[in-house]
Amino acid sequence: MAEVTLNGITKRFGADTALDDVTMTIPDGAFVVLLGPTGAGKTTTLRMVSGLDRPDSGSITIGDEDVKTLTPAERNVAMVFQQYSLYPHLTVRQNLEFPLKSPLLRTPKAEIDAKVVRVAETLQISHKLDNKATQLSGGEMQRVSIGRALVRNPAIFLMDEPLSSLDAKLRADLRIELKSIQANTGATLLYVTHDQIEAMTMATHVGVLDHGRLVQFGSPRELYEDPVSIYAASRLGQPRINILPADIFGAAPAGATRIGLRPEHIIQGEGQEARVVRVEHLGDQTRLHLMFREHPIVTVSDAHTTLNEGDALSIRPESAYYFDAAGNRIRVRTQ
Ligand SMILES: Nc1ncnc2c1ncn2[C@@H]1O[C@H](COP(=O)(O)OP(=O)(O)OP(=O)(O)O)[C@@H](O)[C@H]1O
Repeated sequence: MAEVTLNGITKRFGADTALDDVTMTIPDGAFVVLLGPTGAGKTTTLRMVSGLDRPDSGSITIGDEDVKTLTPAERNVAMVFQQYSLYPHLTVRQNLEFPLKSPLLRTPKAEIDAKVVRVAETLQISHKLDNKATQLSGGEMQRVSIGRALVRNPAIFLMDEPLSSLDAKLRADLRIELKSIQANTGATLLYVTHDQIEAMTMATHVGVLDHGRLVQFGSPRELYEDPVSIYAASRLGQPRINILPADIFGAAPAGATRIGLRPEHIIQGEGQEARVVRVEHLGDQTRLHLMFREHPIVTVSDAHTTLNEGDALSIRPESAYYFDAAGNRIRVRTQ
């Protein structure tokens, strides 16, 4: 495994700037998740590292080596895409063995067999090893695609929404597996997702992309607790952060136009009166949809709340964030 750096990477497609001067270090053994809405530049970033595409400017190093002139095969990266890519005429076993059978690697057969068995167990596909790839469900095919990356020992794994086509249970299982593979083997991963639970549970670092610019890079906790902007604050947190006029609860700091309140930053039973619009019972948590001075607010309450639609509820903010007109954070905190 290796440290990977992107230094001032810019990539344009015609008039579109897909990546705009992106500089990022992916430490050896890190699990870096890229977050951002569609079109933010996540996949383009992976393609730059893989060598499937070339930057217009900037450089990339993998393990201290500038990879500019290296082909994708020479970069020793393992890729998993959202869409599975298997050899349909081969069995699951043959698909998993394939990356290890390169004559260059000269991997002993016993080692190949052991790796295939281990990866098949991890991905819960041992019982399908002798099936043709065409006889698998979509979820099984995707697990084999992930397995084909895992049998290798690349400098970095590049994964583009690898779990998005799987059902919720398998997704949850594989989140844990991927995380433990990374933690136990020291694998380095660059991973694209729209799923903030994947980001929060697996990432050691999160990079937030906004129209091709890397606007924040840090641990999931830093991103959650210390966002640099409304945009960054909105990437993590369920329910989402509430964004309201800055002075809605009282005086706001100079320059602030909006206040940002995560659901847990709204203290209930004190302060000013809001109205309960909807009570959403989710089992372990109850979401309260409130109306406060004609602005909707979502917060959480304990699962057994007796509040009902139409009830009055006093609220006050605690530990709010303030943002300026451009959406950038103003560094003051409320009492
Ligand atoms: N081959 C291409 N030709 C033209 N434009 C492209 C190409 N690849 C990407 N783009 C553009 O570059 C920008 C970034 O695209 P990219 O696929 O990296 O976004 P993304 O964050 O991965 O989005 P998604 O979540 O939808 O996969 C978009 O505006 C996209 O239209």
